[in-house]
Amino acid sequence: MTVPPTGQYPQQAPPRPPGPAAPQQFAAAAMGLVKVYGSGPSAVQALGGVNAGFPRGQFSAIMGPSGSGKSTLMHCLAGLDVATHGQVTLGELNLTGMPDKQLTQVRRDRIGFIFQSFNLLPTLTAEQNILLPLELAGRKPDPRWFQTITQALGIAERLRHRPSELSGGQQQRVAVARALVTRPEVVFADEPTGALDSKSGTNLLNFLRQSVNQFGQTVVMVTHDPVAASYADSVTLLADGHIAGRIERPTPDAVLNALRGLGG
Ligand SMILES: Nc1ncnc2c1ncn2[C@@H]1O[C@H](COP(=O)(O)OP(=O)(O)OP(=O)(O)O)[C@@H](O)[C@H]1O
Repeated sequence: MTVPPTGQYPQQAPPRPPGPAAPQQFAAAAMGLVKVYGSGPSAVQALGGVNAGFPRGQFSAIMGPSGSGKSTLMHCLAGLDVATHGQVTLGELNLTGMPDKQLTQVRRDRIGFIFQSFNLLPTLTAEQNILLPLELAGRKPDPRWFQTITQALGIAERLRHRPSELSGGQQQRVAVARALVTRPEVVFADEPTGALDSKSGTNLLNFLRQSVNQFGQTVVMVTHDPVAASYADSVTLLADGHIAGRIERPTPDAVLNALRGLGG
């Protein structure tokens, strides 16, 4: 896997809430999760019995070498893919065996997504993109919450622009606002800084941290970048489809050393 040069982001300790963590409930959890792609001789086991919990109100990162199963784990947790065996829970809800229609509803109403490639609709304005998940769910926006997140993200002045009229960093901030507008139980972010320059990446990570500290949001992020991971409260390490460790209050160096130990 490619580890970005250290120093890509300012090496400052990201602010985390002080003190010991309160007794946790998991916002999302995997129990004995097995995922096999294909069948017969060409079958690939992407997850080999993963047990992992992602605490509510915390920022969690998932890391590991390329092909270790990070995206597969996130997709199963987020109800975008179905595991071969094992269970996935979202809060109190068991996603295992849930019919497709209900799963779609859960994703729409209870989960926010941020992708590396922004995934904004080009014909809609920033505001229309942000409000789309609410519109699809037939829910009314909360104007105060909309104002809070668009101001905190620094895009309040850009809401009438289309994605092509925004910088990459601004487009990703619109995507983050879209992920937060429904006040989801969990935001899943897949390499959210992967397509951003270092300043936009730092801004985005600071905002994700702020959304956890100030708004009580739960964020689960897949990343290759040890500095990005150091903004999280904990890092879950994967190797060959298995849990290979966990780092609490990670620093970039601790993450880098752990990845080197995994051959990453
Ligand atoms: N749709 C698929 N069909 C077959 N094999 C797949 C499929 N998706 C993933 N895999 C395989 O499953 C394993 C885990 O893939 P996954 O994408 O979850 O890893 P990853 O850790 O996210 O990798 P990367 O860091 O390169 O994105 C890999 O061996 C991959 O080739």
